[in-house]
Amino acid sequence: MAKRKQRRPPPFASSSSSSSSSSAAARTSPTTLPTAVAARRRRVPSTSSSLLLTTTAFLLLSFLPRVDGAAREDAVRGRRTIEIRREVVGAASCDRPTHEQEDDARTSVGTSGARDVLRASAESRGGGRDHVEEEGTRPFQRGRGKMAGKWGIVARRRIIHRGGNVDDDNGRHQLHGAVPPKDEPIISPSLLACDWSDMKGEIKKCLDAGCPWLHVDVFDGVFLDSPNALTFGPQMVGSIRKRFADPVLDVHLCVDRPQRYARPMADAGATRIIFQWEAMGDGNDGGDELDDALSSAIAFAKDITSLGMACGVSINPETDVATIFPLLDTGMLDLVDVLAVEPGFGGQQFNHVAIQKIESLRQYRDQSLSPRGIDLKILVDGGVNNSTSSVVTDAGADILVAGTALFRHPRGFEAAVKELR
Ligand SMILES: O=C(CO)[C@@H](O)[C@H](O)COP(=O)(O)O
Repeated sequence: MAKRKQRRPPPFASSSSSSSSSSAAARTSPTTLPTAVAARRRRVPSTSSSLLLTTTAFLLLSFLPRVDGAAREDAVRGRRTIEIRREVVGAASCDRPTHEQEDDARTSVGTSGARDVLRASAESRGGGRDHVEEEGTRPFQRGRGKMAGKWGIVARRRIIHRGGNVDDDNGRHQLHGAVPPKDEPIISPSLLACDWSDMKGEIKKCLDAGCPWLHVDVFDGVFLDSPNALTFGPQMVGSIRKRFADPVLDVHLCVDRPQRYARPMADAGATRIIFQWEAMGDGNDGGDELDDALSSAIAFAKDITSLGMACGVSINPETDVATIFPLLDTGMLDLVDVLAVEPGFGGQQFNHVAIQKIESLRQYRDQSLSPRGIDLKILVDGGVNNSTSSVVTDAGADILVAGTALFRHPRGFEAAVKELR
């Protein structure tokens, strides 16, 4: 392996630390953070003078014991709780920091050790969402004592808990902190249709236009059997989550062996997995096959929810909606994705067979699920534009997934959102 050159990074300005601090700022807007955290962010040092270096190292050293496992900040925004806990999870001493040592320190920031703590915390709070982020590694030089002049590296992570299970005024659940607009469908942009070379800019567009739910189509080129139906994986979801802490990330899995993706997607920061009913087996044929598909779907839903994600199911246009009613009866799913196109590509014609399915689902929810306390959202996906949106909302859809109609609108994204609403 090629040996990398040693270097002496200026304090708080190594490539990893500087990108980490700027990305942290981009990830979470100050308006959504407790004021103390936002204020601390603004105090990041910007000069590398040796005086400042020594002072900063001194401050960091005296700060460390208090930060380690102890710094917590809680805030209540409306009826949504946000807790941010910072932990120092790795530290190393060295003559001069190297890339390798920083990598070692960074490795210990991983999510693995934090998972059990997070789950327990989520359960004790009645749901919600925990999210672990690497805050970065920072080289620093010790300024006093026996170790004066020696370099060290410290790695930190942030654990963000967002409270869930909070009812809004309509008595509807606010899932994972996202606030559904009252009396209006939620518009969830499908990133399939955006400019992939500018993912950050495109997502910013969505958030600026008041669309905090994002639909991420995960196609592996195998399940949908086309080399062109190949999209994003956990790395993409993780990169989005690192930049944007707030949006709901709905991951629609149209892949072979979808069960393999649950943990990587949870670690990447997905909010919800929407799996494809047809990937569970040949349930439409009834009999044993239906039982097998149902057992696989229930086991998968259990996995997904025990990883702290919400769970939804998607059905193809040819699938009879009644086949999934026993799955909805379990109460583990909070969303059904009614596909109005064959999955795989954007820009297809809306298939009106979806309307009758939305109506059946609404009826089943009102008559059978809601009386048992089971909350369910109905999402329609594919071919949604300004002429089909009112038809699907009249039929009872709560969430509209739209790609082409939003990202390719001649008058821009914001105008497109207004049209759909
Ligand atoms: O999964 C799919 C299509 O396979 C959808 O999520 C589409 O991405 C919706 O795109 P438009 O039909 O709105 O272009």
